Amino acid sequence: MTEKGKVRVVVVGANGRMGREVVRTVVKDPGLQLVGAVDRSVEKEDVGVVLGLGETGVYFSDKLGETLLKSEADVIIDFTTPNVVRDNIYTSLEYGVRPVVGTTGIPQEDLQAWDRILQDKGIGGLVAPNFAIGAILMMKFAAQAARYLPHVEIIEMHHDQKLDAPSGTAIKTAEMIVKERQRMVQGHPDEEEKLAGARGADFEGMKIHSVRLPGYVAHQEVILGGIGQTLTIRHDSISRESFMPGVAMAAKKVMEFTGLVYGLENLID
Ligand SMILES: NC(=O)C1=CN([C@@H]2O[C@H](COP(=O)(O)OP(=O)(O)OC[C@H]3O[C@@H](n4cnc5c(N)ncnc54)[C@H](O)[C@@H]3O)[C@@H](O)[C@H]2O)C=CC1
Ligand SMILES: O=C(O)C1=N[C@H](C(=O)O)C[C@H](O)C1
Repeated sequence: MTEKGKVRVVVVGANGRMGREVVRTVVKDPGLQLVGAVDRSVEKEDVGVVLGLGETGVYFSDKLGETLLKSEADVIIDFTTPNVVRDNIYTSLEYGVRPVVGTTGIPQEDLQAWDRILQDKGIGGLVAPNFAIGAILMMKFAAQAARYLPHVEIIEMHHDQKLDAPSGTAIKTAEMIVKERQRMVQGHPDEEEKLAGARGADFEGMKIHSVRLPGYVAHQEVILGGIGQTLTIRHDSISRESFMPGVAMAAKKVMEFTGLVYGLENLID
């Protein structure tokens, strides 16, 4: 049964590190209603019971299409893996359900294709590589600073179970920075890597370094260098709760626009 005035949400990847946090958030939020939970790792159990929230009447399923059909969802919130998110989005679009996507590692061509479909259907969708407000500010400050200090390196640090590198946040940061500075060569033009990868990944002349260690959640430093000085802008997510206000806001705001928005900063400006 759906409750009037609430956005009806299906969480995809609902038994993952992020998905479980999202389920807790949706269940608590008076503007949202949990109507489905999809994950391949758990079968037909009450999602609330599995998460220690008490009975919710919503049962885990591994079939997204079937869940969307039964639940009459407004929105899916997807935190799965880079190799399955694409199929999930196409399934949600097929059923006319708005995607709110936190899963990273999505190529730009997919974003453009989804935007066209969302425009045709007259509904909204959001892909946000990072939902933490502090991370959004870190990216914006870094882009602003790069206008004056264009030599930039990005170091991102994550838990060692992360599948994609560099992180979606690091790529988004680099994309925002290159809008503010010219393509340029950084470091010595004749520099040589004595061990492959020593200088990190290259994004239009900017280097990105990925650290994976137990103990980390999600962290990033953007280091900008100038003559006789460096500026370091750092953000730390010390728990996955940091992402939740952004996720809840996105699930509501996605009801209000048409087409694909890429980046949470575009919903809060
Ligand atoms: N945008 C943001 O603010 C954030 C994004 N992320 C991203 O979210 C994604 C998920 O991260 P975690 O929760 O740490 O990963 P995780 O591995 O803990 O969770 C992924 C879940 O997806 C499920 N899954 C995999 N394939 C599936 C399928 N075909 N159908 C249904 N469920 C499936 C898995 O069983 C697992 O429970 C990653 O891409 C990560 O980079 C993570 C944190 C914040
Ligand atoms: O996998 C994670 O944990 C995170 N992934 C996102 C990313 O790739 O940027 C967001 C955050 O950094 C946590």
